Amino acid sequence: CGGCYGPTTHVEHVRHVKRMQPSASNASYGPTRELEWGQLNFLHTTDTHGWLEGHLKEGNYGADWGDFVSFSKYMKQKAREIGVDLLLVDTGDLHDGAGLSDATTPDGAVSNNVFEKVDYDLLTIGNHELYVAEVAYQTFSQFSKFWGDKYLTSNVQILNNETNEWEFIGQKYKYFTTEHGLRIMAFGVLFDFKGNANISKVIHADTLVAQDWFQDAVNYTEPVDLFLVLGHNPARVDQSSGSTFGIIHDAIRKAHPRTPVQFFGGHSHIRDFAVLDDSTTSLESGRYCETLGWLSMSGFTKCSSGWRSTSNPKGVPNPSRKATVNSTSPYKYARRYLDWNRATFDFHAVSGKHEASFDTPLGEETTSAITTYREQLNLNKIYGCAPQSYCMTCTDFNSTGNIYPLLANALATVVVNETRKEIPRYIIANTGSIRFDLYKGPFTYDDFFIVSPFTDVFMYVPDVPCSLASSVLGRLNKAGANEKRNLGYMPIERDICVDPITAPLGARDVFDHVHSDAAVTRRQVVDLVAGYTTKDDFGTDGDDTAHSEIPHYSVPDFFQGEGGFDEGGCSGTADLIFLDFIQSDVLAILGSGYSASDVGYYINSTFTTRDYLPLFVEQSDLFQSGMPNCTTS
Ligand SMILES: O=c1ccn([C@@H]2O[C@H](COP(=O)(O)O)[C@@H](O)[C@H]2O)c(=O)[nH]1
Ligand SMILES: [Zn+2]
Ligand SMILES: [Zn+2]
Repeated sequence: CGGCYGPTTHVEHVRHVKRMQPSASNASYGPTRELEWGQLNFLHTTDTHGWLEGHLKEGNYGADWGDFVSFSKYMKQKAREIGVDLLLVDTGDLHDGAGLSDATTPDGAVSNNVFEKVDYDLLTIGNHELYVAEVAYQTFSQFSKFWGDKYLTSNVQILNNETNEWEFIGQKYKYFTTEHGLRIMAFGVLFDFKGNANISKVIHADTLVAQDWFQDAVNYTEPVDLFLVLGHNPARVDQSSGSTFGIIHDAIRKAHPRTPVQFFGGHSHIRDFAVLDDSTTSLESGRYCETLGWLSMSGFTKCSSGWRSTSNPKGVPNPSRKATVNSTSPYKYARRYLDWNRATFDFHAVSGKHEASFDTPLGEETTSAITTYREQLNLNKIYGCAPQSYCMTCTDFNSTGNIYPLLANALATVVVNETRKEIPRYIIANTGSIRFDLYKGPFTYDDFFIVSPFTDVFMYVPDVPCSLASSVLGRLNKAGANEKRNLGYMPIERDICVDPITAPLGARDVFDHVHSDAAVTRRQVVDLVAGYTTKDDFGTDGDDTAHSEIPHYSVPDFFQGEGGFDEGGCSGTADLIFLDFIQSDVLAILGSGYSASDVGYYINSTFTTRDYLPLFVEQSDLFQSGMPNCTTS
C-alpha cells in the first residue's frame, strides 16, 4: 500500500523488507567471490546484542537467526563434503541492544533459546553478560550449562550462591581433536573488564597467564597443532585498543615459538583482521548481526600435525596469503566479512547449484519462533512516527540529523522531578548509552531498546553552584569516560573527514541511502550500497560485498539536556543529574567537596535510560503528528 503503516501492515512491511534483500542474482550488488576454503575454517559471530531478528529496516543486514541456522548447517555439510574442518565460534555480548533480548526479565530469557539453535563449537562470554547479577547468574546456570565444555571463560568466575564458592562460569579451556585430526587447545578470555556486578570476578590477563592451570594448559602433555583463543577483546593488539590478546599471545609464544595461534575477538564492534606474527592472526567480526566473519587457514601437514585429510580442498579457492611478507611459516590465510543477508548466504550456499533454497526445517522453525516471540513481546507495537532519521555518527554531532540533539531535548523535556521542576537542571548522559540510529517512520517498542537499551538510573546532586554545574559537561568530555581511561581504550575512529556538501555522495544522501528501503534499488544511481569499507592488515578486499563509504563524525563521550532555566540562564544553583553508570566520572569532576553521600535518585530508583525515550515519543508532537498513518517516505 505504498508505504503506509498500521500495526498490522507494519509487520507485513517488515517481513517484506526482510525478504526483499539484495539479490545475489543481480551482478551489480552483493558478493562476487567464492570463499577460500582451507584445511581449518571458521565462521565467527560477535556482539550480536539481541539482534536475532536481523535488521528489519536495513535489507542489507536483514537475515534473521533462522537464516543463519540454515546457512551454518549448510556450510558444515559442505566442509564435510570437501574434507575439511569448519568451526563455528562466538565471542559474546548477547544482550542489550534489541527488544528480543531486552524486553524480557531477565534479559535473554527468550533470545538465549533462539541463539542456542546454532550449532556452535566454541563460545565465550562478553561484558554484557556481567553488568547485572541476575543476567550473570542466568549465564552461569542456564547458558553455560546448555553449552557445556564449549563455553570457555578462562578468566571469569561467579560466586555460586548455593555453595558460596567462586566458580568459573564456563570451562577454563578445552583440548579437543577436530573431525580431520587437528589437536586444538582453546581458551576464552574477556578483556580486563571492571564494570562487572560484584558477584563475578574478572581475572586480569597478566594474572591469568601466571596461573598454574593456564601454564599447564599451554604446556599440555598432549600435542597441540593450534592454540585457539576466543575473547571478548579487540582483535588488534596495540596500546590504545585495551585488548589483552597481546598478553595471551606472549605467554603462548614463550612456550611455543612457532605453533599457530588463532584469535577471535570482539567488543569494539568493528570488522578487523590483525597479524600478530608469521603464524598468528586475529579476526573481529563487527556487531549487531551485520557481519558474519570467515577465516580459513592451511599449512598443516600429516607428518607435523594430526591432520589426516587432503592438504587443500579441491574445487574451491584456497587461502593464499602468508601472514607476513617474509614469513617462513607454512601457514596461509584468508579472511572475509560477510554482510548478514539472505542473498549473501544464498550466494555462498546454493547459488549455481540449482537448489531452491538453503533453508532447513530448524532454520524455518527458528524464524517462526522469533516471529512468535516478537508478537508475544509486542515488539512491533508502534508508539510514534519519527519525522526524519537521526544517526549517531554519520552527521556532525550538533546537526539536526544527529541523534544527540534530539535526545538532549528528550532529557530536558521528560527527566523532570515534579517537586523540583522549577529548579534549573543539567542532565548528563554518556553518548555510549545510545546504541543505534533512529529511523524515519514507525517507532516501535523494539526501537526503544535498539536506541537506548540500558537500565541506568538518573541520579543527582542538588543545589550545585551554577558556575560549577555548568562546567561539568565540558570538563567530563575533556577528561574522557572513566571506563575508557581505565582500559586505555580509545574508540577506533575511521580516518575519514567527509564534507557533506562536497562529498560525491553527501552525508545526508548517504544516510538516506543507507537507511532507506529503496537503498538497494538506488544502486543503479550510486553503484554501491553504503556500508562497511574495511581496511585491515591484509588490505581492503575483506568485505565480501563492496560498499561505498559512510561518513563518520566523532562524538564526545558525554552529552546533556538542560531544563528549567529562565532567560537569564543559570544563576545561583542547579540540580546536576547524571546516570549512575557515570557517577564516578561526575564525582571526580566535582572534586573533593562532593562524595557519594551527596548523590540521590532524581526521580526514583526505577526511572532509567529505558524510560525517558518512550515518554518523550508519546508526549512529543514531533513523534505524534505523523500518527496513525506513519510512513517512511
Ligand atoms: O549500563 C551500561 C552498560 C554499558 N554502557 C555502554 O556500553 C559500552 C560497552 O558496550 P560494548 O558492547 O561492550 O562495547 C560502555 O562503554 C558504555 O558506553 C552503558 O552506557 N551503560
Ligand atoms: Zn558489544
Ligand atoms: Zn563488549
